[in-house]
Amino acid sequence: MTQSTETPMVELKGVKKRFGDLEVLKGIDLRVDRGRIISIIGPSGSGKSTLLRSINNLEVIDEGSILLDGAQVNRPDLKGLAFERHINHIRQNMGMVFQHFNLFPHLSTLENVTLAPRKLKGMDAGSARELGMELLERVGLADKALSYPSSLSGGQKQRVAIARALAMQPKVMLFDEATSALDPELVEEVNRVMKGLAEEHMTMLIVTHEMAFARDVSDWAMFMDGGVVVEANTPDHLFSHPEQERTQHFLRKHLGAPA
Ligand SMILES: Nc1ncnc2c1ncn2[C@@H]1O[C@H](COP(=O)(O)OP(=O)(O)OP(=O)(O)O)[C@@H](O)[C@H]1O
Repeated sequence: MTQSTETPMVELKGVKKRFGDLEVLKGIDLRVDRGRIISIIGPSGSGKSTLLRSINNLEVIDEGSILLDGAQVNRPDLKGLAFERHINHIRQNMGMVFQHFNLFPHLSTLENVTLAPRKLKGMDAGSARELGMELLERVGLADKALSYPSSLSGGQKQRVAIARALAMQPKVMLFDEATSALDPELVEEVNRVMKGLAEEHMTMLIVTHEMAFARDVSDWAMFMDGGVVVEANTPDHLFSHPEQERTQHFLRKHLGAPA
């Protein structure tokens, strides 16, 4: 990918993370420019979720650095309240969508979406409602504003989760297997919302097992295995001409023979 000279939206340099004896990330370098969409693919256990969780500081890395729009995310120098404040600030700029939607069951759809802007940004009720309705409209669920999560399908819940993440007006969206827990017929409605964000040039990092979607939506695809980036290229190139045996094997298994 041609690199611009502007500050990358997300940048990782030599990121390492271990859990006990297991080194899960073995020195990851990654640069994501503003408005780019990166798909992260790879076998189970290769470290994809750990990578995304580290970017959002849900995991504390052991070595290296992570920058969001030029600001250091990992801050081992900060402790206690100063660290909490820093993390809150970082998380306001990064929306994360998980495999399991984690909506609050006792709040309506609209309240789920408006909770963070009200609590964390101190937005008044009227403005939060306006923003919430705009976002629910965007994910095609304005008519469900007053419904509770228990009455929604999995695909609808995930669309609410996306609206909720967007409510903080983040600079980056991180998707960790957002469609893996959904019945196949519900995947497309969530993919459509993600494609809509891509068209609006939202910067996105997408961990997915859906190769066709990755090929379709992303500017750049990286194949991880064993805690390292084995290959990274444009999806057209990576999916059609994988050069590494490990990538080829994985893609053969998931896509059939390379195109
Ligand atoms: N909190 C944790 N404590 C201990 N080990 C962990 C923890 N989180 C992840 N791991 C281990 O780290 C490795 C990488 O896990 P990770 O979830 O990042 O992989 P993944 O590529 O996202 O896999 P999948 O596609 O199955 O979600 C796995 O061996 C996993 O068991």
